[in-house]
Amino acid sequence: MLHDPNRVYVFDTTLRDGEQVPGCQLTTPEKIEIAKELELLGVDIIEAGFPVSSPGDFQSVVEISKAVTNPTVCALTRANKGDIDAAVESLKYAKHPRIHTGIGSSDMHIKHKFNSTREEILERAVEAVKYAKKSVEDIEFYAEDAGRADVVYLAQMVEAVIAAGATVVNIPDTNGYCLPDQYGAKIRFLKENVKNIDKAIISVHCHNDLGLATANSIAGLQNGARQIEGTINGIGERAGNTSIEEVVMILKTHQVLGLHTQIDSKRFYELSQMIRTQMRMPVQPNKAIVGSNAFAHSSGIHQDGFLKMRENYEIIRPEDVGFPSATIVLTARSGRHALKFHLERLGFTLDKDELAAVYNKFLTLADVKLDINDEDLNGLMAHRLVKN
Ligand SMILES: CC(=O)SCCNC(=O)CCNC(=O)[C@H](O)C(C)(C)COP(=O)(O)OP(=O)(O)OC[C@H]1O[C@@H](n2cnc3c(N)ncnc32)[C@H](O)[C@@H]1OP(=O)(O)O
Ligand SMILES: CC(C)C(=O)C(=O)O
Repeated sequence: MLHDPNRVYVFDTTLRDGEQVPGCQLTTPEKIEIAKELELLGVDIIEAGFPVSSPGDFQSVVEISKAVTNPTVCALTRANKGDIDAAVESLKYAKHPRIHTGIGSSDMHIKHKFNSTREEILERAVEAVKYAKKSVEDIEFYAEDAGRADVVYLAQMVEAVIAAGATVVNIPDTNGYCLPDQYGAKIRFLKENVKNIDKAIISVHCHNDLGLATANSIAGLQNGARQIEGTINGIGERAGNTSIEEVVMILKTHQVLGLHTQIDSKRFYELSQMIRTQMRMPVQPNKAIVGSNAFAHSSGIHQDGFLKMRENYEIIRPEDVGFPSATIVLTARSGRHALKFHLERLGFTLDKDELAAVYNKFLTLADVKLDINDEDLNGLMAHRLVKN
């Protein structure tokens, strides 16, 4: 089915799972603006919303369908006709529409959410896929809470929905429960035991409740999944979803995995900033790839090593993710090499003794002032040394 077996499809759910986050709700024009940026980033699928949820969300899916050309536009539904009808209607302008329908697959959900049985839930899953397939060719099925589902039952469900017409089977770790080896083994089991699995793409949708969303997504890809679902900045329900920027940069950094996406990673930083601002959701400074400290070197030993050869302390080049530049931050944990670097940048050339003297004054100041800027450095140099 796939032309390139090593191609990983990127399914962005910033506008659906990300937008579920309290305080992150967006207007339709804001969603359109983000969808256009996602298209430029090169995502393969944009999950634009949950149309039955509200008139505003329905309209957003309609307008995003008109606004983008290349990506598939996907609408989420529960496994029922009303949700699917709303999704079909909202996707009528999409060049490449996809319906994402599904139902709980763990015994926990089957018993305590649906008060049902495995047999009945399997029937509802198949019915939903068949119903959606009457209107839209591309159907993704999600087996909610698959991370905690019995793998043999999950395999039956996956086989049945593929037979009913699902083109993508999503195996979500809805509660961020799995360890990477458990999740990888689950995907491997499906790959090896579902007899029609080659007729569909396996998708991974991992939550971050234990901080394992990215690790689990990679484990899924290593075991045969070829679509990864996530959001920019990792936003999403509770502790969030897999960060798309992390998965893409892992695949680029570890080429030995032999997997690739069509993402233009140079757009990550700008888009991350846009999502942060529009969705009113700060990015933690130490966030991998896009956090403000992701390329800030702040201790003397690291700064010295970085200045000698940046690869000593950088496995990703900031320009590869559109980050403005690496920085050498001067604090009381900095050493002479970092101080010299900044003084030379300001036009001061010092011999060893002069540098030692200025460094002592610098430390006294840095112990009381948390970070030292150019004005402070100029102050330290005033009346002491001749500028070049
Ligand atoms: C894993 C995910 O699905 S992630 C997506 C989660 N996103 C959202 O929930 C946001 C959009 N949701 C909404 O706007 C609303 O919850 C609606 C419109 C979908 C439903 O609202 P309501 O009809 O008031 O129902 P409410 O949300 O209180 O309860 C959910 C109902 O859907 C059922 N349900 C939940 N998931 C599914 C499913 N996949 N398939 C079929 N039914 C489902 C529940 O069992 C419950 O039904 P019940 O009333 O028979 O017990
Ligand atoms: C709708 C599904 C894919 C979901 O968000 C989840 O299971 O977390």
